[in-house]
Amino acid sequence: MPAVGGFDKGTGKAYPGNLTPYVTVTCVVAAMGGLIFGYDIGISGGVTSMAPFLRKFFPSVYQKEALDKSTNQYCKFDSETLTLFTSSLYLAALLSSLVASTVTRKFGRKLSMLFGGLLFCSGAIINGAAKAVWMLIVGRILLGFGIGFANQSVPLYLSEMAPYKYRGALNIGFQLSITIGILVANILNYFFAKIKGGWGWRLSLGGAVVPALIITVGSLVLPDTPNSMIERGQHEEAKTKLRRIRGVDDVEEEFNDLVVASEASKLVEHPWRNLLQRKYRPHLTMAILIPFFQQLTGINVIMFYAPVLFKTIGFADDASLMSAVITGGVNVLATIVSIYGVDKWGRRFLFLEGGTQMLICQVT
Ligand SMILES: OC[C@H]1O[C@](O)(CO)[C@@H](O)[C@@H]1O
Repeated sequence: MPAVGGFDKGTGKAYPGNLTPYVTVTCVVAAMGGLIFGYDIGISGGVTSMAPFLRKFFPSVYQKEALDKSTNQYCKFDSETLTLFTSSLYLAALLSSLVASTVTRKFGRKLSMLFGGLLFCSGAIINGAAKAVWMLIVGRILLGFGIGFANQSVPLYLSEMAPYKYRGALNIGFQLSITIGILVANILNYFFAKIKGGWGWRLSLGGAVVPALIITVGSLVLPDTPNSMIERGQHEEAKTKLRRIRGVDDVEEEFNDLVVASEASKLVEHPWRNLLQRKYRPHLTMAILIPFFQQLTGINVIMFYAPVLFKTIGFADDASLMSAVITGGVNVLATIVSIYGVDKWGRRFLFLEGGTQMLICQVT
């Protein structure tokens, strides 16, 4: 698959290493990190379009919905608390990612993943057992805090654990699992909405506990990465770990390079000021603007609110949940196509193609 072949593009070296059980478990845990992020993005829209959920927590929205049967649903979902339930996830994630980067660097990736897992578990349980709106919002905020920690630590953990030749593939796998998480959430909402007693929303919201438990247990049993150990001065332990993770004895070259890189990064006195130097400007611009515009396309309006959006244009409950499944399916497919094409056609082509397609769709 992707970019990296068997080489570190920076040094041109090919370090030996296999897909050991350690690495495989790492992939599973990392996949759960992406899955739960996607799941939390995709689950709330479907839940807020379920009548029993609205009747219980947002009776005024439900009243507007139930009384006015015209196809024009516009403004019926106009409730700040309802919107807060959905968007508190991202707001909390934004705040916690600021703390999470320091925790990940100073105390290791494992601890950060463990925090993420525990926050996910408590958020999912509180949401699934919710009896009042405050529980919904507190649960969502905890999930958001979990995302902040997991999204910092999991991709980093993954790239540090992966053997060089699998690094790119595994990293892209994180984004793929985000999209799979969104799709799974949409599919579960579709089926849980059919549960007769009207408590299907509890399963939808509480379902996040499954990947959350896997991350929590995974972060307890998995080792810290050699990079992180070296960063914290544990050189001998790091070398022994590296041998076990790579499944080969000959790790000298990779180990030495890791130490050199760690020493070099410690010598950097003003990392933030350096970043502003002229020579780094193109990198900095790309690093900020690409994710900024990727999010500014409004993709998460669709991912968060797809079922509600479809409802407001007149779709019935079932059809709007199914439409969200289709949207989620297309998202997964497009991600698979780009994983396939990222080396074949190049990044530039994908950017141009994606941008043009989005422009055309937004205008029409
Ligand atoms: O696939 C779309 C999803 O991917 C992300 O952009 C994360 O990289 C999410 O914000 C979005 O919901």
